[in-house]
Amino acid sequence: MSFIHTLSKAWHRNQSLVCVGLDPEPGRLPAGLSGEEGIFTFCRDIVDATAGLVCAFKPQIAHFAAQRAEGALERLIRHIHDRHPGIPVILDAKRGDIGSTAKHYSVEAFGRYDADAVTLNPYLGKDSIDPFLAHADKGVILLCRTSNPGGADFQALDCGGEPLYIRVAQTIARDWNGHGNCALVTGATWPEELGRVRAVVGNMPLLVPGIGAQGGDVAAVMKHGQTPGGTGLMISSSRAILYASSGPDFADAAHRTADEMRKLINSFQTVL
Ligand SMILES: O=c1ccn([C@@H]2O[C@H](COP(=O)(O)O)[C@@H](O)[C@H]2O)c(=O)[nH]1
Repeated sequence: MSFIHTLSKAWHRNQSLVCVGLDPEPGRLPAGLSGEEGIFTFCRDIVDATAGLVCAFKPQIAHFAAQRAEGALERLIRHIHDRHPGIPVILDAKRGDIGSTAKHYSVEAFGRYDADAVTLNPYLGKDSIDPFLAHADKGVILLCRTSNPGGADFQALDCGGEPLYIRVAQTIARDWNGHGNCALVTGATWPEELGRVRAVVGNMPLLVPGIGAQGGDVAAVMKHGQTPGGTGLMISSSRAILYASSGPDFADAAHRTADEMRKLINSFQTVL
């Protein structure tokens, strides 16, 4: 089943637009968990505690690679596929390079890690994304209007009367989405810009990081981002869920926090 189809089923089955980000920080793991095994155990327990409440999981590759824990990431994704088969995995890698190298990055994401979707930087243009787009069943999620304070440095530059991020959204929706497998990253911290993107991409899924630790506003995201069917969003939160408790009850606390976020989001839904 394709990423977009799996995502759509998860939205409805779990009644959830929540995406849990898996960003293990070595200094924040609960007592007794450390090293590659600790990272795996921590993330696995978070996954098992929240799988019934989410539409996707989003492991961030740097958090594993920096700790030489790529093996834990491989095991974690395998665990999600085995135990929670209806929940798609988005590998947050933000790759972007010339085609001959991008081909290897596509093997990394879809072969080595068996991710259902990957985040990519569109800055090098379509030929840098083609090796990913060729996997019609996989999701290709392109940076458009990122959540960070410096996101506007380039993304808001005037580009023929429109900001660059709108040109990015238009080009991807019109020219890159032949297989219907594209999605965009639009930060929760810029809800009005998110609404401008929604207006040009129709029902294309949007990955929306920035709720929780970055202070994004759920009501504003829902107002500007949901589709007429009340979905279309993967609203992502990492630290606020992962570190809801630093004690042995971390998984229960993650469950509670993810469920609160799910219910809050759903309270602003027009339809589901
Ligand atoms: O624009 C972007 C793109 C990606 N991210 C990633 O999402 C999470 C956010 O973590 P929080 O703890 O919920 O703030 C992290 O992995 C980022 O690399 C983003 O924040 N903004």
